Amino acid sequence: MITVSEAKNIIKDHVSVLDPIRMLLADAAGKVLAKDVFAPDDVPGFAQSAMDGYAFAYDSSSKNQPLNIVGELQAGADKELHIKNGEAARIFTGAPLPEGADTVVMQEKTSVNQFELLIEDEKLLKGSNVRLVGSEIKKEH
Ligand SMILES: Nc1nc2c(c(=O)[nH]1)N[C@H]1C(S)=C(S)[C@@H](COP(=O)(O)OP(=O)(O)OC[C@H]3O[C@@H](n4cnc5c(N)ncnc54)[C@H](O)[C@@H]3O)O[C@H]1N2
Ligand code: MOO
Repeated sequence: MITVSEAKNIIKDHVSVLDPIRMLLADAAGKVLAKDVFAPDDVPGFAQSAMDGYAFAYDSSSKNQPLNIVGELQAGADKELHIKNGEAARIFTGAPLPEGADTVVMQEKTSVNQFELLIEDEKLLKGSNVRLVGSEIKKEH
């Protein structure tokens, strides 16, 4: 009986790495990449909301304390908005996260009274519902 690492070493000693070859993607099934593939740009190119809801700074909120809704960001918005402690912004899926915010709560898990937002999501973590720059596809840096 030999150990797994001994077996791995025997395999390693009996195979050699092939030289890389160029081929069409359509013919590459079953092959292994010679090196990592990177995109020309990060996707998404900016931090954006993955949900319709409200963006805010996680550390500035306490669960039972209402936040002031100070603005709105729709997908495609280029409006500069800065969220301060105790504030939140209405946000829609794909819209850029406002400056100062790091978390989005889904609208289903809130209640809103005029411009006051109450978060009703016990399981919400810092960074929830946010797609960070390059989180889907990464640019080579
Ligand atoms: N609070 C929540 N936010 C989000 C949820 C959720 O459950 N709660 N789900 C997320 C998921 S999952 C997805 S996916 C997205 C969906 O939002 P989208 O804005 O991407 O999609 P829609 O609201 O359906 O809007 C699509 C829009 O496009 C129109 N349409 C459809 N086909 C065409 C076409 N060929 N040409 C032009 N326009 C087209 C369609 O009529 C709609 O108006 O939400 C997350 N957020
Ligand atoms: O409904 Mo959506 O699950 O991201 O496509």
